Amino acid sequence: MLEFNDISHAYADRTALRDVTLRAMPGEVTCLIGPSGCGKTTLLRLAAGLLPLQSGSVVLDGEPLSAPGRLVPPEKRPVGLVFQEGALFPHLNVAQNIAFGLTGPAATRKAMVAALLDMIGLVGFENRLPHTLSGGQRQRVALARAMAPEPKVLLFDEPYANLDTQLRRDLREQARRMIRRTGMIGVMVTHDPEEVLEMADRIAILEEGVVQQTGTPEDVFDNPSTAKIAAMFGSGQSLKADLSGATLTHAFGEWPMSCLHGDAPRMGPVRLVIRPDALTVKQDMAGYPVLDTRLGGQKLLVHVEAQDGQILRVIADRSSAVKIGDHVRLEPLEGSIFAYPDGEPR
Ligand SMILES: Nc1ncnc2c1ncn2[C@@H]1O[C@H](COP(=O)(O)OP(=O)(O)OP(=O)(O)O)[C@@H](O)[C@H]1O
Repeated sequence: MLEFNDISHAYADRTALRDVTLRAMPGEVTCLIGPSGCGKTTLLRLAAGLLPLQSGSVVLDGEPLSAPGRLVPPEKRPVGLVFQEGALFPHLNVAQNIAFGLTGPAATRKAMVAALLDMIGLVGFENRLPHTLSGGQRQRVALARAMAPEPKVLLFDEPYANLDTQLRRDLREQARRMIRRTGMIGVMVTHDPEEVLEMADRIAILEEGVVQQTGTPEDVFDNPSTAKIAAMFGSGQSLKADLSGATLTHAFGEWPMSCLHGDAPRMGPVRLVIRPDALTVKQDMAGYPVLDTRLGGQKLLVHVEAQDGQILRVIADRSSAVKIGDHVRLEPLEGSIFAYPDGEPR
């Protein structure tokens, strides 16, 4: 297990992390997600030993890796790193790049390189130099190189940001399988919620250096603890409303309180977070105009505008035949809308 205990970190006068405590388990991928500048990379660099620790500790399987005044140097840590650029040695071929961190007899090293080439689907590419590979191939070699010394911990910093969707998906699945099979501890930094849902066994959401929520993808998706987190996953849309009696009043009319997920907030102004699949669309001449419709696989994504100009995106069946210019009423599904006390920024 990799433990981050009470970690705080500041650059000059700027606090990057504040009392961060997290656990990452073997055979799992723990994803750190949050907006730009929230401290994700700083946490990864502390785990890698690329930054001296100021306060708290990083502990691997009970052994401290970093504590104030104590730093196991990066090369002595059983930690592999995969970064966005891949950063291969340009003058070494694929096999030499993968073998770079390996020690032991030549035959063992050769067998390890062959197994990793097979894993990343690049058998036959051993003698190619990095500049003759595509971006995705380079990234796969970088993954193999990081895994070759069989580190206990594998750290990923937005490794797939530059790749196309299909390749990204393949590489994520490959990395997940390897981590599960070998029992490595995977920690991945990203700001892409979709990537998190595809990759993570456990999620930690950071905001301004503070952990806002941790949990499985299901915990975070089903019970987001703040409006921002609710909006981050599942394309949530924010709408101000007023809760009085058993009714929510807002720019798209009135909904019964039974549409709310979990405990209702106090009466008065609330912030709703609405996912496109939480509403149904009903044709209604007295309703709200449809501004646009987009095809989303088997479904239709319908953009509906309120009188004040706010727009909600709603998923409808294609058979509903909703089209631009129609007027519709939006009806929420029971227990599907998140509500938070208003006052939190959008
Ligand atoms: N070497 C540095 N010197 C001064 N400030 C830094 C340094 N590195 C990072 N910071 C600041 O610390 C904060 C956290 O940075 P960090 O790189 O950890 O964020 P991040 O969540 O990884 O961001 P991004 O998603 O944009 O990569 C930011 O405000 C950043 O400007």
